[in-house]
Amino acid sequence: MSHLRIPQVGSIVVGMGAAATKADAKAATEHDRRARTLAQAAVFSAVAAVVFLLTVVLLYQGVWLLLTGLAALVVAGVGAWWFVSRRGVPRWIGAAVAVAAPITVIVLYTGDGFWFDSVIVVALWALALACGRSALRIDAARRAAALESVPAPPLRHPVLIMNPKSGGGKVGRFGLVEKAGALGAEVVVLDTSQPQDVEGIARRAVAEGADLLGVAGGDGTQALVASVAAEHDLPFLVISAGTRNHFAMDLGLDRDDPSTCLDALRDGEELRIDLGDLAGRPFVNTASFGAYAQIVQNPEYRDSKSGTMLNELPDLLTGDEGAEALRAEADGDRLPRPQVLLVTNNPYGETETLGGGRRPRLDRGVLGVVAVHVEGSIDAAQLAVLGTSSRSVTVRTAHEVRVDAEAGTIPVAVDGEALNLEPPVVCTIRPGVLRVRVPRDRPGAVPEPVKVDWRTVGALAVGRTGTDPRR
Ligand SMILES: Nc1ncnc2c1ncn2[C@@H]1O[C@H](COP(=O)(O)OP(=O)(O)OP(=O)(O)O)[C@@H](O)[C@H]1O
Repeated sequence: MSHLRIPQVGSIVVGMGAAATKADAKAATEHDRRARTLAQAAVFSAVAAVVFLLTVVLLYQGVWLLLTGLAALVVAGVGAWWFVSRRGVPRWIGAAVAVAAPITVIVLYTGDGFWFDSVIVVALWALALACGRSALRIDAARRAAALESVPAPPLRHPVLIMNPKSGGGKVGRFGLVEKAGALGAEVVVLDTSQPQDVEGIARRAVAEGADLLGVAGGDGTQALVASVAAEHDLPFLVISAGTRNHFAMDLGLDRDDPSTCLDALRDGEELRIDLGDLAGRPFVNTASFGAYAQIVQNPEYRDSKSGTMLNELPDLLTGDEGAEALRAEADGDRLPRPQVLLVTNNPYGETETLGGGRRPRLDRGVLGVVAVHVEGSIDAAQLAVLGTSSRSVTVRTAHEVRVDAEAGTIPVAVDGEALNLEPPVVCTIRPGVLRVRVPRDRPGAVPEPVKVDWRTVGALAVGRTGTDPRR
């Protein structure tokens, strides 16, 4: 992982001398300059791509070329919908159509001598997106680094809970027990041969005088212990020893080498962030309802992820008003019966939605909400063309999300753990309740924009910085 170290502009970083502040200001100007240059390159390439495309279309008098491309996208979207929502022959017809549509367009363009022009347009557009993304990434990273931090007080009795199985054995591989011991921490290694009451272990540690709690393990375990730390206003240490480490990633920690997280014990600073709450249970990343949560409950899921998913999706996507159909409200507003509903501890980047995204901040005091409702082929086609702007997807923030169903229990996946809860299930946010102790020297949260927001790129190109990170 590359460590993009970003100066802390506008943040409360106590204990830095005037020289450091000056150096930071200089580095910040350098980042602004780089962001501006990249944004200008992005705008230039995008304009060039559009002008070139229009010129070719006018020269060839071939508006049909554009229409063919658009039609292929629509047909591919409908094919993909048939693939996930049908079984048997219709499913495979859908798959064939989804693959054949783009191939047909390529063959048509090639046969028409349009392929060379297409390559130029695609290359210019790809360059525009790459430059735009890099510009946004630098800008967003600078903002993410502006999470306010305060110096961390000295520790007397830090207690770390470590799961030797997490991340395929990272605790042993990185010598975390020995390294933590050398830094003066007490380590409790979980006995994974039987289920352990992690929350109980954390509570006992507090009763015995722990002045910091930490976890080397998956995000589900992080959430349970973080909640105990928050309850006692103790600092919490995240050690990125899980498999996915989404929480560590959004805190700007090093995910490649979990032992670097231990540096926070000797040279740390503190951030104050929010925790999600799902019917009284804390979550650090996401609570997921609907199709995904239902599929991961299936015992066959562990053995065959894609097989189970393909088998169950048709019923989940088209089995309309059954007892399991979700009714959901965000701050009192009805969400169209969601097939997939993701509630997140702070929203993912404005342009990011399901999966793969990052949260620019963890201290905004709001939940992120992404709800998907695809009614049929027309919605699927619209989704293929418009993406998250289509009517099938709702992306918003909320302070409370209420999920209900006729069924006796609702399957929920909370930070990757599968649960069944009695409806209604209410999600809220606990603003600023968690003190997180992080190493002062850390990679920093670097949000990856998956979609280029041209308004922000345009603003960066003319020397204005992007959107307010707290928005
Ligand atoms: N409370 C617990 N008691 C006993 N064993 C546990 C407990 N929590 C987790 N385990 C075991 O440890 C394994 C690893 O779990 P954990 O969620 O910590 O890490 P992971 O799955 O590698 O990370 P991620 O959550 O990022 O996928 C689990 O498969 C489970 O067998």
